[in-house]
Amino acid sequence: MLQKTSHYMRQANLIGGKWVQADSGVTIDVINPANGQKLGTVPKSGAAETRRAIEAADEAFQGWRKTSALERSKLLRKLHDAIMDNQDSLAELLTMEQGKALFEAKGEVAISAAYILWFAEEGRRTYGDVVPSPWADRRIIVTKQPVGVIAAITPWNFPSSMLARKIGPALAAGCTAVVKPASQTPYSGLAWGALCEEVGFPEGVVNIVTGSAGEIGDEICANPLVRKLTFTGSTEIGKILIQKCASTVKKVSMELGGNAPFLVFDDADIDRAVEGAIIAKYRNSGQTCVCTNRFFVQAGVYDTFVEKFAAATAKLKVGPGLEEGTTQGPLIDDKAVAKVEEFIDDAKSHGGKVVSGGKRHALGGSFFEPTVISGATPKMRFMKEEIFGPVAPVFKFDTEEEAVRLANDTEFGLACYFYTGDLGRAFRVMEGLKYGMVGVNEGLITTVEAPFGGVKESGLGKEGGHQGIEDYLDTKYVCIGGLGL
Ligand SMILES: NC(=O)C1=CN([C@@H]2O[C@H](COP(=O)(O)OP(=O)(O)OC[C@H]3O[C@@H](n4cnc5c(N)ncnc54)[C@H](O)[C@@H]3O)[C@@H](O)[C@H]2O)C=CC1
Ligand SMILES: O=C(O)[C@H](O)CS(=O)(=O)O
Repeated sequence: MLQKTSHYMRQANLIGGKWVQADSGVTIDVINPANGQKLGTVPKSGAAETRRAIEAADEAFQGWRKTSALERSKLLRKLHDAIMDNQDSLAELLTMEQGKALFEAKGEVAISAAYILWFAEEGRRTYGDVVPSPWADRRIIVTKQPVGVIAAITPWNFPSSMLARKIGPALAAGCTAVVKPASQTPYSGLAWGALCEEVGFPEGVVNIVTGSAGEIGDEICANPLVRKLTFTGSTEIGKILIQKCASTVKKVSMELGGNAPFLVFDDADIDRAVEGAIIAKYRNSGQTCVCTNRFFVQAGVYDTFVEKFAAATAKLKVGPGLEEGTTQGPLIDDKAVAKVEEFIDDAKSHGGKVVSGGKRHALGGSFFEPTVISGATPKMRFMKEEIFGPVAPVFKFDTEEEAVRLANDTEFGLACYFYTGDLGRAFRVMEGLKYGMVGVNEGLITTVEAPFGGVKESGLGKEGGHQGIEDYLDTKYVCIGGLGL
């Protein structure tokens, strides 16, 4: 059981300002991936609880929509301050349920607060238009209004920051929310409910339900009171949700899977490229949607890059996230470990060579050695499938055209990275890569000021940046006559 973090740990759902259990009384165990121990439980809620949460959000929306942007901004600023005042305990809670190294969890809590602060201000700039009327006796204005009740479904890999970049713009725009966190990592999301309650958000503005993903999701998609669904998770589930939202024509924003390429050209700064490769590959033990999935290195620097990258990989420290010095926490569960082993076996069967790591860590459980594989070929599963684990296949290429073609050979289009010292090449490659986000000589590019999101089957819409609030607003055209002008 958590000690320091118990103040914001909630083993209940938040519906209409009340902390409640599931109607059935059934609960789900929450497991610490570092040691397999039970941290606690959360309710196994379903359709009925979700319906009540949506109705509570709709009732709250009637008042919340009438607050001023400044009032909402002040409350969001208080939420930001409360998060930062409790950064350490919220980070511990996050590491205990998700496994990531504590320094990464602290960083996730910090960027979560930063998203809230960003949208506290963006909500005051949802400008409309006054349009020159074609009629002398009428006036035209265009206004932005909150879409209403939104639903947010979040993944286990970033249980705090994925929620922040959804409810931040939603609340700032004047919407109310029903949140379903991932069952593996519910406590970070539920803690947000406790924080919102503490800083004074009205009852029902934020509602959080945990439990049967399918039942909760079906109610969210079918209920006409929900006007927008924002989802972060796999492309497979995203496609199902898009289809189900069609029945009530909801707005949808989707942050889905990735298959990030990382290109290193002969003219790159190799040491800088290796530094970028480490963070782009092994952040959250490779469990991020923007982690590099495929390294493509030009022939002239291939051996040097592989040698340096493998040496840097071997220095990473695998261990429990709360342990001092840990850089690589455990994978989320045994299923994730088994999938990583399948990828490595497939690579070996196609002639790949393990040059660092390659097997379960001596710590056991879901700890895995960060792994570099040379001699990667397009026949390997890495080419098309998202690894979502600490495995780095390194492919070789000869020409710039070949590198861009290989990088684009995927149905995904979330993030990509490349290293070069040539400015012309930088523009040619940046413009040729079919991705929503590009890191040029950088391996970590996520920030609240920039629009995060993918193209193709990596998703729809943007989160963060000034673009991130648009999806929570309806544009209304008003024509005013009878003015006696
Ligand atoms: N583009 C992005 O920002 C991100 C993408 N992902 C992708 O998601 C995958 C791993 O994350 P997971 O959480 O395992 O993905 P997942 O898609 O299995 O689950 C994501 C969320 O959806 C919920 N869910 C699952 N089935 C559902 C259904 N039928 N109806 C409603 N909700 C449902 C889960 O409970 C969880 O809360 C990877 O493919 C990864 O790339 C994960 C995080 C961020
Ligand atoms: O869920 C994810 O993988 C995040 O979107 C990655 S990031 O926002 O922390 O870069």
